[in-house]
Amino acid sequence: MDSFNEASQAFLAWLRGTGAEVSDKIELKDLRNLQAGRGVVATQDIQEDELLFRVPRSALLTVDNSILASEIPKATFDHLGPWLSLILVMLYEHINGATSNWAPYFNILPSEFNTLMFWEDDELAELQGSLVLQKIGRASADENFKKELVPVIKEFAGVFFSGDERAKERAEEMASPQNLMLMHKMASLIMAYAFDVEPANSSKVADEEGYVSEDEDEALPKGMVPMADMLNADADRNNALLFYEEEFLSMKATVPIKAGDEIFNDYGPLPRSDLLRRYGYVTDNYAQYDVVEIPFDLLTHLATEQKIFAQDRLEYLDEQGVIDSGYDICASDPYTIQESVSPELIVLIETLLVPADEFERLKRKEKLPKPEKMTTKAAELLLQLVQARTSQYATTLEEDTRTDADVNMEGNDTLKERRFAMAKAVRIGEKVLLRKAEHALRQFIQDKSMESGANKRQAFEEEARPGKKQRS
Ligand SMILES: C[S@@+](CC[C@H](N)C(=O)[O-])C[C@H]1O[C@@H](n2cnc3c(N)ncnc32)[C@H](O)[C@@H]1O
Repeated sequence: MDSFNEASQAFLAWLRGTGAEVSDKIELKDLRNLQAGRGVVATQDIQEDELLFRVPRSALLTVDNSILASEIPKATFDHLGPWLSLILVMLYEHINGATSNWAPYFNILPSEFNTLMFWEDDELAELQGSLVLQKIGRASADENFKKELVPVIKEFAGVFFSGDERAKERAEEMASPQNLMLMHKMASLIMAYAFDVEPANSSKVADEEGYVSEDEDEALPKGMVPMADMLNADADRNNALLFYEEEFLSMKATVPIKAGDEIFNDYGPLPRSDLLRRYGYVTDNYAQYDVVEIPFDLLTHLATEQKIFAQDRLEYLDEQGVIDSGYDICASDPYTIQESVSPELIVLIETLLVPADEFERLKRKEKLPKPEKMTTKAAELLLQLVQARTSQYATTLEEDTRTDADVNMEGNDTLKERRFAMAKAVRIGEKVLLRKAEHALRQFIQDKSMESGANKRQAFEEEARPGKKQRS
């Protein structure tokens, strides 16, 4: 057995020792040949609702379960909030190494990541044009770690580096680039592996699919759930779901699963750009969730150029909740502008275009133009906006698709080649959406022009009909 599988077996033995139950119909499998790390695979047919494994709440790596929670005042954790608190706890457990209660679990968690936070500059350059680059936030995370986490570690140096006479110096060293990188790694683990853990006595009501509403979700504490986080995901191929019970968290099959099939969790309907940012991989199955954003700034830039920029109108739109930093264009099937283009973007464009007296009327009545009644003028401006957005990419769709863009999951490519290919897949996804919007808008403008031509002809023919007074 190689060390990878030895670590898997040691982890499973540790997991059972915590009181967890694991069905003998599943295995933790080495999927490195598919560039997917470990994954859970069915070894026998599994029925719908069957229990795959259950993990006692006491085995979760959470703030409350860590010894650190009894060593540091609760107010400190309250001040840090759930995200930074869990990073702190994970750092503490990581620093404790083999003596941590979760050591065999840490041994199977990755220490290298493919998420965008860890890409080299030349790899990130391949995503030029995609607004996902603005969401990585490495500098602000560094600041946050230095401002919030390092002072806590310094204050409780004796707890963090208990028994080490260099405790104080080691705490000082936590602001070093190497230790900030360790904090990024803990943060990345949380981003890609942690669950929002519903408390045992939760009064929150999950809907029939097990989801709680977004607001409630935000308030839930984050926790690492050993084994549940070994499930990979592939868009709508999910076939298992985690249930929050009083003593245990239980992973159950949501559909019958055949022997040999991989067991997938649901990471949500993420566009490939966000999947890459948070999880460091993409598959074609996520293409259906792709989005491309039109930045608000691009619209104001174009509006200024066309001399339709109007601060009072933007202020009114802001009051009405229409102003945002960007507006999404997504896929729809069959493709329609109404389904794919953010209605707020159409409202925004229409409001900038309406004549002054019409704007005053709308404002008086606290109304907005109706996005489903898009005018030709708005479609023309939207088309220009889509073209301007398309030109923000360094390459064209044709250039991107000319060469083989497939993300090779067979593992023959180097890491850099795979990252380049994944970036290309993201770019293509976004450009395809822009291209579809462009085609639909051109068609809309053409249809409208034919419609108005036909109307004019009809009016003329009616005028010319016998019995009607002839034009002189
Ligand atoms: C929650 S973990 C799943 C377990 C992980 N495979 C491991 O070995 O630790 C999420 C990570 O698994 C990988 N992953 C999940 N689904 C994948 C898929 N369909 N293809 C490739 N990698 C995947 C990504 O690296 C992702 O960040």
